[in-house]
Amino acid sequence: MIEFINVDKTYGKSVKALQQINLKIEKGEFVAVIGLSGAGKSTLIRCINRMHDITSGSLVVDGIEVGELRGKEIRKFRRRIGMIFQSFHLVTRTTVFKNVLVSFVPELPFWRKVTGIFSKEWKLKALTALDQVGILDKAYVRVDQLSGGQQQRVALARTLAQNPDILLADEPIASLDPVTSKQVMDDFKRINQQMDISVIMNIHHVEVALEYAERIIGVREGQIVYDGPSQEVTDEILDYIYKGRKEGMTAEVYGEGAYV
Ligand SMILES: Nc1ncnc2c1ncn2[C@@H]1O[C@H](COP(=O)(O)OP(=O)(O)OP(=O)(O)O)[C@@H](O)[C@H]1O
Repeated sequence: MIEFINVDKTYGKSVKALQQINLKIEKGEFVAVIGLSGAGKSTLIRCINRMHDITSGSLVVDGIEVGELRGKEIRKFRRRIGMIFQSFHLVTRTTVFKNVLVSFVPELPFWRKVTGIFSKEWKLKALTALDQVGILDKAYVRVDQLSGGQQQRVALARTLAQNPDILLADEPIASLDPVTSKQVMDDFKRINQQMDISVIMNIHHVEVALEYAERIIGVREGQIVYDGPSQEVTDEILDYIYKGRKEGMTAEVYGEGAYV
């Protein structure tokens, strides 16, 4: 479980990116974080794996107080949390297979790191991960010969090979066309349901968020202004998340999950 308790994040002295965030995400949930550009979505996601430090409050992931981790502990903790970005962060001039194998390097004994020799077990893990995202047939193709969607699937396979409990995705389909986006979102859904991996995704495409995520978190100016099931998100709620509060609106108007 991921739990934010009264979390604030301030950049520098005055940029209040997150304010009084209280949030619980259970194992296996598929959550989409939506809101205007600059609302704090990336910051919210990146605090979970300690890419950003919170300024105050408490952030606990599966019983671990994230802010108290030091050095090696942070690296170990991050291995359980996969991160997918808009840009795929791959080594494009080498094969798909090698890109997935590289994810094991931090876990290898020193001599294997130096020699670059991977055991049969690691190779099998890498191939299994490629199979899980449907690109096993591309294992020996160079990454720069793949489409954007296929590259995102390689990134996903690389993360899956680590057996994560949580997948954080920061705008994973922002640079993909609608057809490819759907394939990648289908991968996320399958991984979430079949492997019971929690998915927390920051996404600009509201209609895609509503279709795939079971829970929507609406962020505005660093605060959670909606938290509830996707089926209950109405145009009014979206207006509220994206434009701001209208005079006279109350929690009743916005439904059960609303934080107003
Ligand atoms: N490293 C940083 N240093 C200073 N300010 C930052 C930093 N990262 C983000 N901010 C500021 O924090 C606020 C929240 O930014 P964040 O990137 O979390 O928003 P976002 O909702 O993810 O936006 P977008 O959809 O454009 O990615 C913004 O005002 C942004 O300018």
